[in-house]
Amino acid sequence: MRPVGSKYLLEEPLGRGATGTVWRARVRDDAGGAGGGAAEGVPGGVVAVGGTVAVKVLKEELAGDPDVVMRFLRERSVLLRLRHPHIVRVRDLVVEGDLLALVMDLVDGPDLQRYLRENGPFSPVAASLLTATIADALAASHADGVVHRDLKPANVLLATLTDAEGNEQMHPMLTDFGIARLADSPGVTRTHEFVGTPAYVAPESAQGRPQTSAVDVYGAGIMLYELVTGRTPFQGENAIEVLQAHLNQQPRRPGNVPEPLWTVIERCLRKEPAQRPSADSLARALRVVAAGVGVHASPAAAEAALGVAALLAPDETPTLVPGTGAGAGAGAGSAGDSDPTQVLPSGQGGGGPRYDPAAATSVLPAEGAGRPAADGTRVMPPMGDEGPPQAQGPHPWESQLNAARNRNEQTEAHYLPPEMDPLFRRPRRQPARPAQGQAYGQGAPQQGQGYGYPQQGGAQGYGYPQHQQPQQQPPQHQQPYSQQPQARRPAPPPQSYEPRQQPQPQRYEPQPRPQAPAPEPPRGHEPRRRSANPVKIPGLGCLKGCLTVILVLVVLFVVVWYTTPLPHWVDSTRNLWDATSSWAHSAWDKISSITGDSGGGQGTDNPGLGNTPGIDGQGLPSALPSGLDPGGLKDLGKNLTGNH
Ligand SMILES: Nc1ncnc2c1ncn2[C@@H]1O[C@H](COP(=O)(O)OP(=O)(O)OP(=O)(O)O)[C@@H](O)[C@H]1O
Repeated sequence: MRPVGSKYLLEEPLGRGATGTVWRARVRDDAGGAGGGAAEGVPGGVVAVGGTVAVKVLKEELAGDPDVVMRFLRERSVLLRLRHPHIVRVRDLVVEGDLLALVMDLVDGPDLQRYLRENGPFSPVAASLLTATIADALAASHADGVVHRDLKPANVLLATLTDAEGNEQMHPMLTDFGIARLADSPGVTRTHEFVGTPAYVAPESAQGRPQTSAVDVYGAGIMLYELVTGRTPFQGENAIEVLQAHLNQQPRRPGNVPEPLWTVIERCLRKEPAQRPSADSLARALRVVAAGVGVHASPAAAEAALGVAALLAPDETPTLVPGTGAGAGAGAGSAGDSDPTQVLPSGQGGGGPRYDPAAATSVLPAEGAGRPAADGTRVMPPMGDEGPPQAQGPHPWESQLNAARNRNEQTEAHYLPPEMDPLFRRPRRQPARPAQGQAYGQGAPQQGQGYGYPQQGGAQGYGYPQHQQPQQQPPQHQQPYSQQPQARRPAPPPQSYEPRQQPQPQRYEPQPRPQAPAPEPPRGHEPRRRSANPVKIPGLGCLKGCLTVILVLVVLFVVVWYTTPLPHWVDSTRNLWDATSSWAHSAWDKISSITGDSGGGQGTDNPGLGNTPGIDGQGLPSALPSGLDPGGLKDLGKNLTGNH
């Protein structure tokens, strides 16, 4: 086990992201001091000795950037201060030698990206409720002056809490607060990093325009779209195309998104940040949508959902991201951070200064800002002496795009092949018009559940695969959500976050909207035509045609026979034939008399020729005048021909 700082032991990696690796770690037994039962990691926070935590060790390239280290220290107090039932709490920040690490509460459960991949899209109700909790967390952090800037399903962890009755409930928690801001160092961003993830990045971030808390609302809109459809709204072959789509394309309403939910998504995805709702109003609006689009929604709730646009009030005082606009450097956390901080040399226990376990993080006296000292200690200026943070220039478009290209694969947008697309697999239903006064219909509820999502795994309520079953108790610091005092506490029913397993009831079908492009028509075969041969007797089609032709010919013949002089003509033809044959007969007789044969030769059987000489197989009379043999006749013929 690898020690991190003097208080934590890394046990096993939990996952790797673009900014670092997250480890399961244990608080060292000696961390709390002799006989101590707890380690005072942060002001007001207690980490149990021997307890487990998650430690995010930042990548070397980040940890090696003096600017990042500076931000890390400066952001420390604000990161530690952020507390909300739906925010993963940061317990400690470790700056030690070449290592930067964030110590967080360990969340036992998958992240939302993985959950979505393994279980398919959520119902509109579940997606709305889940996103509402995230919007709550955003509203709290925005009020504290912190913008997340990298909102995406991978940064939402799904803890499982057990309520008083023993029911398990999924509890979304937003993590990685401040990481994007830490990583947004001029040194890092100008070379190879990109703050944000292409599929979720707001247009103003992609363009390097000033960023406000509205970027988080945009990210929430993308995430909401992805939760109900299984894919992000702006796709492309590569990161550049995705960014361009964010800038130029209008999102298209998918077929399974109810109109009120689409109203919310569309407003979150406005290109103009000022037109997006505040996180606070987003949370409220989503709960109204969730109440109004379910199968058990009352007419009043459905009516309220249809009027959700009125709830989506824009943020009057959006929080500006420091360094991205006119208010550069005015970010929260840059002021008033007077916590004692030290940077310790790597390799504790040597001749270096002793680490004070009572202080969360420490900094040594200045010796040259941001420059590693000979012993490997990175020396930082004392807190508060660094002066106002330097304004960063806008992100150059090109460097953003290049950086996006280099983003790790996990965060790239990929084409989702149809066989992997859960929407594609699902049979499409014909839109059903709701009855008057009912929003989204009043279809029969499915199997006793409001939204028709049966639970997987019998008693296990959330459909985790077996290997993912939530592990024992929730993190010690967390109270079940239902026990937390909160003004706007949603009451997520156990089925609220159930993954979609069946086609939805008809009530979720969209209302036709004139401005929205029509959903793709279902691919199918051409309509079948009625067969002319329904019993399928082979050849019958052809036979029928032939008989018809014959019948027509017969009718024609009869008509012609009785209406034209054809019979007379046939009669005369017969006479003509007789005349011709008698003429031929007499002609033959004449020829016979010329050749001297008076009919005593062998006659033929041809009645027409009467008693004519026989014809042999070569076309010669078989009875020849005396004195001529057949060869001689041939010679005669030749001679005659030759004489001409
Ligand atoms: N506090 C935590 N408790 C338990 N697991 C965590 C915690 N934080 C992160 N993880 C897990 O660690 C993995 C990596 O987290 P990380 O935040 O680095 O990923 P990421 O969000 O995809 O990366 P990035 O945001 O840096 O691009 C995630 O899959 C997540 O499940």
